Amino acid sequence: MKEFEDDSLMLHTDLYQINMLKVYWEHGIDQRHAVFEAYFRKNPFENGYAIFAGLERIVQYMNALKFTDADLAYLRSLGSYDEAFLDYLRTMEFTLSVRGMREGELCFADEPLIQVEGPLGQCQLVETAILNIINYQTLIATKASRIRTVAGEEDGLSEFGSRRAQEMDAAIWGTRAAYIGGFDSTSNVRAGKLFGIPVSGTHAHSLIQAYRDEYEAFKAYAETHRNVVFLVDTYDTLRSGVPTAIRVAKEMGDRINFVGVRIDSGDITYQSKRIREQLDQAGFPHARIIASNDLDELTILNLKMQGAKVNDWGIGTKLITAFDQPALGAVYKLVSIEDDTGNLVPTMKISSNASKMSTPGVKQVWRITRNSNGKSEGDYVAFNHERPDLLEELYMFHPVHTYINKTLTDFTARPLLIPIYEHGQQVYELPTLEDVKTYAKQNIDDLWDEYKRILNPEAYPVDLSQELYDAKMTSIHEITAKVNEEVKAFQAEEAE
Ligand SMILES: Nc1ncnc2c1ncn2[C@@H]1O[C@H](COP(=O)(O)OP(=O)(O)OP(=O)(O)O)[C@@H](O)[C@H]1O
Ligand SMILES: O=P(O)(O)OC[C@H]1O[C@H](OP(=O)(O)OP(=O)(O)O)[C@H](O)[C@@H]1O
Ligand SMILES: O=C(O)c1cccnc1
Repeated sequence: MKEFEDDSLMLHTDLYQINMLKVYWEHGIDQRHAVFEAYFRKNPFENGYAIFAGLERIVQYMNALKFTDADLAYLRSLGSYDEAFLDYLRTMEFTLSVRGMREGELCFADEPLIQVEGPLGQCQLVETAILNIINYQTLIATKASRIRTVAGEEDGLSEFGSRRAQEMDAAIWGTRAAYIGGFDSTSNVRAGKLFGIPVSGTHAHSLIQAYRDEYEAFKAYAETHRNVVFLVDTYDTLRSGVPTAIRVAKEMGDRINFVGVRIDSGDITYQSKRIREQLDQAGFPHARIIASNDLDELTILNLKMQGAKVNDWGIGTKLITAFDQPALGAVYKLVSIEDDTGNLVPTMKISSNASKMSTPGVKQVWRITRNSNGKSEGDYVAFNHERPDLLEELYMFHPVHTYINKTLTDFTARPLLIPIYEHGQQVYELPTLEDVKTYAKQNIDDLWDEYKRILNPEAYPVDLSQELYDAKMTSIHEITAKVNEEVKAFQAEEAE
């Protein structure tokens, strides 16, 4: 790897962003006012919701935005940028305004999570990193939440995935996202240091292999630690591992806190039931049984259904890599752009694939809750200037099947996009990680159970305001008519 004098993230962007910036700059439209919004099109894991995560990293990234000398030297070496353009990059001051959801907010398909506003060229440059961050962290927080749903409130959940994560950044930020989504601790010590996540750990099979004797290994561990979990499946879990753990725990008595035993192979249900009996009979009814080995929410659900006696779950690969759905697929689309006369006009992308059609205009997402029970009734996506919170009555309808509708009276509308940056200045103070975690839990508690089941959840309503819906339909008709005109003119020209 080449050494540079800085570790700038400025070039953590796709080349095409810089190339578009060059076009805008040379044609004098780089300063045009633009608004982009990031959203995903399908809830991950077919879950009923997702948990928004990534804002802290976005703030870290935005606060460091600056083309460094090393960045410029590298761009110069590519040979496609002249000195005038490089000079323009050197002096670029970021003046973007950003609105976004709080971390730990529940979010759903087809609603903006982050909105970036400011000079067109700048908006373009930050797309890649913003998507990179939220696509991963939101995915992992959601996966963790699914695992928490099946584990229930009582079971302990520890994140074990660093060795299997897609590299170091993923391990660190993934475990933070997992913590937001409902995990209790991580095995990654650096994540503990950086974020204050509780760290926890047992030991590996190598400890027993190193001593070449289970008793010697357990004893040695117990003599050097106060809190002790023995890994009991190296040789023969029920005939050797657990009896040896019990023997050492009895010998050590009060000198250790015998937390429990971990199993990492074989039939977890069968073994955990037998282990529970052995521990209880030996006088350790409070000793815990920890299970690991390629677990995810479906395996845990099955194990629980079979009556497994597991108290804590250690989960690595399938959580940290979002094994069953490795990408969230969030996109970043231009929704408004200043025209030649200086007006900000809504813009959209149309497509024969309805899910790829964006919704034009600068928007706000409102979470609608019924006052009588505090439960979420759906999200209401409206133009920024609309104020559903001031209405006595709110008419909500499905954005495709418009005959599905309801009118609410006694409701609260809460805006989900809050100011993070105003003209380049950070105006949002990041909450502590504990607050984010608590916030996520509170949001999940406020959701009807029907949206929370991990299989075939009800579809949570994400509706458009009447005004937004009408504007979207008008835009589709106008764009289609314009394209048809152009095609006709082109065909006529060809025919001549
Ligand atoms: N009772 C059970 N019901 C359903 N799945 C289980 C049960 N017990 C364990 N599993 C899961 O089955 C998968 C395979 O377990 P298996 O027993 O083959 O692993 P193993 O023998 O330990 O293999 P390895 O040592 O290579 O990990 C794991 O994901 C494990 O979590
Ligand atoms: O199974 P995961 O959910 O990814 O959890 C992490 C795994 O890491 C450790 O195993 P190790 O690296 O020794 O590999 P092995 O157990 O597969 O042999 C641990 O014993 C878990 O099995
Ligand atoms: O502490 C453990 O038991 C642990 C940590 C990482 C991976 N597997 C297990």
